[in-house]
Amino acid sequence: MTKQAARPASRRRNRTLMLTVPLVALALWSWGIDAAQAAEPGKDATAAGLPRILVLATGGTIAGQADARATGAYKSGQITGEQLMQSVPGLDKLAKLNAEQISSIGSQDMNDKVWFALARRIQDAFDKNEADGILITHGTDTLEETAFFLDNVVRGDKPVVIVGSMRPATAVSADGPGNLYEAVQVAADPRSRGRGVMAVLNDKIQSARSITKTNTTSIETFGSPNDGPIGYVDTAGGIRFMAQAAGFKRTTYPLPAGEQLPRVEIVYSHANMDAVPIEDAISHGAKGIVLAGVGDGNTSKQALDALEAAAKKGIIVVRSTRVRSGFVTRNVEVDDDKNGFVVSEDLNPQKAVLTQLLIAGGVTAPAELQRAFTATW
Ligand SMILES: NC(=O)CC[C@H](N)C(=O)O
Repeated sequence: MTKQAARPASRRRNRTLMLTVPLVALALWSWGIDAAQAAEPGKDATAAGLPRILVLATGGTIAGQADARATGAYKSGQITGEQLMQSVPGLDKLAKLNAEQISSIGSQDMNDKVWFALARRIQDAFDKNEADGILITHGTDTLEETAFFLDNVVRGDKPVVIVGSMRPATAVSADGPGNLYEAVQVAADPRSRGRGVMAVLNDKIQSARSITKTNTTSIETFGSPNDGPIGYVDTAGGIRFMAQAAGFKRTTYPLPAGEQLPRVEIVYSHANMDAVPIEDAISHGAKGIVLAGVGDGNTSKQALDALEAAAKKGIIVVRSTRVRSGFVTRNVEVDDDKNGFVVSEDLNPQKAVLTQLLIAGGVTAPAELQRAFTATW
């Protein structure tokens, strides 16, 4: 969890980095000229001086390097946050950047340990007034989950922005540098305050609650299916927040003691579904089960019976959906009141799993849990 942790393990890897970083810088050079010219110095900075942005690097494709054989293969998390910042010309005109390495992983390996380290570092930086905004560099696979976790635990109204890229730093037309530039613009801008955790990729500013990855490889992957982006950003026009995007009512929960959240399993529903995955979750000690249901959070009769039995044992059951957009509504085809179930409203299963925070906080009564899910409207 320190800068040392990200240091290349061998000298050979060190040499690769030494060779690659200048190459990355060179590859970004032509883009940099445009960016530096488009950015009016001070345009997005406070009058009193440049805002202080703490950059917390976790890895991901944005810090990835291509396989030397140019097969399309690459490794996430090879470049440090500091090297990333240095490789994008013009950032120093937007903000005073200070980078720290929290982890160097592909976000498919994201875990409680990194989440807690991020949350604690951000809160500390805000409480001690060490930063005016936070920028987190992250892989895109679970970017939405980290964004939503932090949205639920970080207190204060200073901007927290999360950024990633779909192409590694060494790719032709890498999208990382542009995304980084725009993310710093947003993190450094006073108009970004009070909007919760935001993700900035591909010219769009999207809220942690709404954003989801919608395409496996395209750079146009992140969307907010229910409500769209809260704003747009580009190097020429700057930031435009949409007037109607007032932001969600945000509730923050205390970070639980220890380094682990309670076990909550996501169970995916489908045709011919039986009770086995639910029984498995129960036998492995799940404290909660999130159903990635069909349609409006539905599932088969056998699965439903198993969920009802789970709820009777005190396991929290949250009905979400495998469908990409829409809401899950109480008591439509399932009697949630009778069964003691909760519905996830607009939260997809991977976000509804943050029932973990509520369970850890001792919130276990279905009515109270339901209020936490609907509190945002
Ligand atoms: N484009 C990406 O960032 C995906 C790479 C990797 N799987 C990650 O999430 O970190």
